[in-house]
Amino acid sequence: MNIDGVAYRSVWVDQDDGWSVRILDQTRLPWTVEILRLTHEDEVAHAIRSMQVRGAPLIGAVAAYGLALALRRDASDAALERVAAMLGDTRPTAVNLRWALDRMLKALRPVAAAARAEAAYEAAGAIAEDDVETCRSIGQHGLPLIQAIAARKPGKPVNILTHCNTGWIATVDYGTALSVIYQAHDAGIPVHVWVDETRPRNQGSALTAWELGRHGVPHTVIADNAGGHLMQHGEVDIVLVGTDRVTRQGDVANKIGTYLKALAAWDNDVPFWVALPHSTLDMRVRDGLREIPIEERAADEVLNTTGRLPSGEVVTVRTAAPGSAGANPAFDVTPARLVSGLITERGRCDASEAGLLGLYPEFAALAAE
Ligand SMILES: CSC[C@@H](O)[C@@H](O)C(=O)COP(=O)(O)O
Repeated sequence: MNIDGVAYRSVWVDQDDGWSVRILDQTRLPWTVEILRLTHEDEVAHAIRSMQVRGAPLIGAVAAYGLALALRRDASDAALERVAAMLGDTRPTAVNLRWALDRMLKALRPVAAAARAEAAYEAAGAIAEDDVETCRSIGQHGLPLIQAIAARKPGKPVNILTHCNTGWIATVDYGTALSVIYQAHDAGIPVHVWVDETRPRNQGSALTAWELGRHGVPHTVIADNAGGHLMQHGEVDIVLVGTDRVTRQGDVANKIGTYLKALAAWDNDVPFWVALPHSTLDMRVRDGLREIPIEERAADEVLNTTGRLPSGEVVTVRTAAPGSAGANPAFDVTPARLVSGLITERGRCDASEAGLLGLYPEFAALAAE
């Protein structure tokens, strides 16, 4: 996607040296567009943990490149396994991280050490390309949902509520739920997006609002708690979110607060759709509530907030009462029964095992385990 007319992806190999890895530092957005150069797997691990890169598909692709960086220096079997395990431990909830590293291990274990680094860059590049094409297709398969709503209210914008950031910076390009919104906007459908602020880290107000603004998509930032009220008053036509892991029965893990939006949507008959690439499917687990590990992040993220002063200085300030403790579960699980449907690169389906197997029959054996 474009920043001020220049096409970017969220991760790429440096064209000058041909091996270091470039990312946009998302902790600096929306104030500064800063590109970081990563040269070591420890820098990649730090970038994922500190959320310089974030978003389920993107952390998988960046971790894959992290493995390639490590193998340039040591391509032994031991290094391959050790670095894959280290990168896999950086964040627990998004299954895309494990999916990407498993795919890398499968490709690289049979390769001789001398040829491994080159093969690793190729495999990481293939993961990145796969994500771009996948996310583009997700947008196409979601588009008819928006077209159908637009046809029912000619001349009026389709009001879409979204949570967290599911845009091109959360993937390698295009995004998941935002891919649908971009493609609807680009097709000339009038859309307006209610952007949940998404405390504690403000992925909505900082990242989604920035992306939508750069693309010219009309949007309004709202407090996380405003969604239910807007739905009660008919101001939301559809909720579109992404996900970090979908189980074989269609339960959806996503950014904390997603579940409350699904409950409000259910109570107000507002369709609640979830967009995901195949790399977000975890057909090995069924019950999302019991089986998906939920990341607990530092309490400081809740007790503090970060913003820019009129002077331009970006500062973090304490907003909670001095001395209070904080808790910061970073994701929640929305049960499949509250999900109207799933949008994937292969089409749309029910949030159920039958729905998923209809689109992904190759997982039938795995799902039967
Ligand atoms: C790419 S869309 C799905 C999710 O990755 C997104 O909604 C989300 O929850 C990201 O969480 P984050 O903690 O910012 O990495």
